[in-house]
Amino acid sequence: MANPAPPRERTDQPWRSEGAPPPRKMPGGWPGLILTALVVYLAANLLLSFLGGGGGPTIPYTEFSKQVTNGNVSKIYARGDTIQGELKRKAPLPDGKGDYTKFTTHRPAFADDNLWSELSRQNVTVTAEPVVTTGRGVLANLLISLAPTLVLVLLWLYIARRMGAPLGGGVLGRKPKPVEVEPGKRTTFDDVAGIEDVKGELHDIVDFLKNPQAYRRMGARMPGGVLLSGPPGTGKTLLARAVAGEAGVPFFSASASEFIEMIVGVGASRVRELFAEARRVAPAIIFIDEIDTIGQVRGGGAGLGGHDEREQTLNQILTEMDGFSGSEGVVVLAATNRADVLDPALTRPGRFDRVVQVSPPDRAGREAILKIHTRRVPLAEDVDLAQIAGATPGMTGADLANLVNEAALLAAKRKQSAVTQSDLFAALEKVQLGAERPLVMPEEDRRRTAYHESGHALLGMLQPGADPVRKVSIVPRGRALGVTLSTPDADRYAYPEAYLRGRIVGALGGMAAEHVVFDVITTGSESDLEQVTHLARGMVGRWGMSERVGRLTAIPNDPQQAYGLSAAPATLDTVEHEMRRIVDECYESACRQLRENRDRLDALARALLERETLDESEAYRVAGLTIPDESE
Ligand SMILES: Nc1ncnc2c1ncn2[C@@H]1O[C@H](COP(=O)(O)OP(=O)(O)OP(=O)(O)O)[C@@H](O)[C@H]1O
Ligand SMILES: [Zn+2]
Repeated sequence: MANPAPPRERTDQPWRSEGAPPPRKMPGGWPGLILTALVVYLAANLLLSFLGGGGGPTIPYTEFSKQVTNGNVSKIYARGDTIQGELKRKAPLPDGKGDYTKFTTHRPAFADDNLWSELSRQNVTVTAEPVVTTGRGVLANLLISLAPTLVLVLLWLYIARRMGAPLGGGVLGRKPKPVEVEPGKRTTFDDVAGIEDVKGELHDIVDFLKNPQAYRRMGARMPGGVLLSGPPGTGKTLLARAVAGEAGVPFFSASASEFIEMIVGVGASRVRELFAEARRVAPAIIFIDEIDTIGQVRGGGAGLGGHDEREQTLNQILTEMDGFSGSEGVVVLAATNRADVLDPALTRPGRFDRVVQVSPPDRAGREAILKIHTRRVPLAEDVDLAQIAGATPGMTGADLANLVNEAALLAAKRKQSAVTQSDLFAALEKVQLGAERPLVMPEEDRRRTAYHESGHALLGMLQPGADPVRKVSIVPRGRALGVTLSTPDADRYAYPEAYLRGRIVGALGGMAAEHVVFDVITTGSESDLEQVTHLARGMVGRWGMSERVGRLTAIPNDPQQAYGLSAAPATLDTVEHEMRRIVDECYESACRQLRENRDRLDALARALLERETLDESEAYRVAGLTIPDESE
């Protein structure tokens, strides 16, 4: 089953912004903030000095001295070298441009007069308060005393605005706005291809959003959240938008990384607003992209925004979702390409309790996606999209959209009237060369994967009494490729020993096929072996299926409850030995059956390389076997 998919990296995808405005980033970060604070501060000071400039005209110190000597000064206020004051009688300004009673002057540092004794001799009032002048009114004084607060408030306003901006709303006033979509341009399921099963899973959500009353009447609780999990570019965002489009409800979109800002508490409050607004206009969809940036297991590595902020934001999302009564009509869709690192708290019932795998498309899916993206592109007669689909295994929807765009650019540059097949192939070459990761799985790997999966499938079909094979695929799915075997549920069924052996043989089928056909062992069988080990350990240590270990619990089901059940070291040795014996026997059997049925194995692998996915009936037909009758 489980060849790990080649690691996929996030790449910057220019086509990502289709439809929705790209997330706005805070320009400048801290430097910008400090700069603005400075500007605000200076502006405030300027304002104050303007308002405070009413201390009368500034006069030369000599003029002031003259008035003092004349005994014409009634009161002054001094601070440092600046003196403000009021005359008893109006006096002409030295430059002759009118009269003045109030004035400001600056005492030169070198002034060598007996100013203070002279002033007191003349009974001039020296006040501790600035002289209240008509120019500097009550307002100015108020401003002076409030200046520090004012600066802080302005700064806060600024931060709030910035933090609020990416959502189209903010901490202050402005509400988060849904992405407006014109009715004609709505994204629908017709714009999504190659992931039909996923569309099916989302269909009842569309239904619910269209008609929440009907569900409410039945007392039905809808899932509050659906987690879309899959590699980048497989259309998760597109799907979320299509669900909103199909249901005709407002679509709120946010990227989790936008919540994480430097200031603790802002993310949580933005989440609160987002949900409040969505509830107000419900039914509605909230889409949270990159949920893994805040939804990683708590206590994990600290991100840029710091721990607390990430945790608070996540907690706020969880709280909001817990608050869903289930019939409000707000559905949260979240996307991640790292479902494996998510905090289990996220997937608890009532939260993101539905996880939908979004995989890269298979060959038929790729052709359908190419059709969608060439709808508005004039195509030449010779274009064969099926052929392009065949040449692009491993590419995602986003890769294919990019491919079509490149081909169109090429055709335009060559001044053609339509895009030709050779444009498409040239674009493919260009896209492949420019890509950081290999877009298309190397042929060698595909062949090995095809045999690996065929091995699982064929042995699954050959084991008497085994579960029928439902689907074989070499399209990467999550971290694995292909057919899935489930572990036995000992609580619900009693499984006979032969069945368990069959399961082990099937699980070893991938490795055995690679061994038989290529004579190599790859890392692709890790999770197969985990499953084999789990089964064998249960058979020997828990279910009494080994004569040598006997009918006792040598290995408790739950290692936490080992007390009173821990076996002697000698017994554990025997368990290990018996596990090996069983697995070795099964491996022998797997290899033997594959050699005996080599033609069937080859046929399956060929069909997989050609079609990438085989359903139940196709798989049995290709292998020349009949589907077991399930009613037995
Ligand atoms: N299944 C698909 N059908 C049609 N177009 C697709 C499909 N998948 C992806 N695309 C195209 O690729 C674009 C990008 O896809 P989208 O942003 O939805 O991917 P994603 O899975 O959300 O990726 P990421 O993880 O990078 O956010 C879409 O706008 C669309 O043009
Ligand atoms: Zn496998």
